[in-house]
Amino acid sequence: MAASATVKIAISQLCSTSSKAHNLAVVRDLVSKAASKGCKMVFLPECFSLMSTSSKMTIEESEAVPDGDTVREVSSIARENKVWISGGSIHERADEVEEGKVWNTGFVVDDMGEFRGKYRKAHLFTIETPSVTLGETNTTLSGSSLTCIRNTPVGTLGLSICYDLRFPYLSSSLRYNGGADVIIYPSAFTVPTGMDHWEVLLRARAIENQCFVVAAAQAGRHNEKRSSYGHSMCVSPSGSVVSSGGGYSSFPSPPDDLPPPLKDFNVYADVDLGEVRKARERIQVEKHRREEDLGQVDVL
Ligand SMILES: O=C(O)CNC(=O)[C@H](CS)NC(=O)CCC(=O)C(=O)O
Repeated sequence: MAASATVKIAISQLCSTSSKAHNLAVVRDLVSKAASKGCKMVFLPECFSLMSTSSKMTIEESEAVPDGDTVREVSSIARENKVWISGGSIHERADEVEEGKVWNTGFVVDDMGEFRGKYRKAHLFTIETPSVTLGETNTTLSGSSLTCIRNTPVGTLGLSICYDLRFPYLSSSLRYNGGADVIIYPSAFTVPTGMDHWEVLLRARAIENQCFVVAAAQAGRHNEKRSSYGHSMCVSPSGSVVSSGGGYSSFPSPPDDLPPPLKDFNVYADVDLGEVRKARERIQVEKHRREEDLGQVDVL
């Protein structure tokens, strides 16, 4: 059995704006801080390079992955700082499939700046309530396959994005079909749904899959129309919150009373894959799974 070794990671909590240049400068600064503290990998949130203010902007600013400027810039940052980077997500141009549409795509680059793979968000978020209205399907296409990346500094990394968090069988595929040790949920959760569900869902995904869960989150007010919940988190395979970035904890009278944007910062955590092994030895759910779990139901 491999000796356990602790790897330091950074989870960047951002309040991204509609300026790519600004957002990428923030990322560059936070990655260099993380590297100087000995981190081997940095995790960025969903839409780290751009929180658009309109569907038009989302489409116009979309890029190729891996051949676009943002992946290129993140690769240079990774190479210069000798750290792996999980690029939570950016808008990937999907014109070849449907004119004027994008995918919401996460990617990973290694510490030499090499592109290691990508994942297109499968579940698209649409909500209409008195306090929040969002329609991701207006601009975005669903991805149609899942991705794990092997041999990262934190073992096998299972990729997913934000709203995917609500679909537990996706995370189970990452673990059982992909061998994930760590599952990521780069996010831009809304404040009210984050308050109700964020932590409990992240902890549930960690517990049921006996994986670390790493969730880099957008936090604060991005523009007049959009705020995110924050509370970036690393959860251990036994379900304890090992570190948390904080964020909004109350939602008085939305959205005008929200406090100003939180500053961009890193949350640090130690990932010891020995804990994955221990959690799996202690409660042997892999062995106890049954075909019926995802099978037919007698409805009587
Ligand atoms: O594409 C962009 O510009 C940014 N994307 C997002 O912010 C996405 C889709 S609108 N947000 C979520 O999935 C929030 C999910 C959520 O809040 C929940 O599940 O409760």
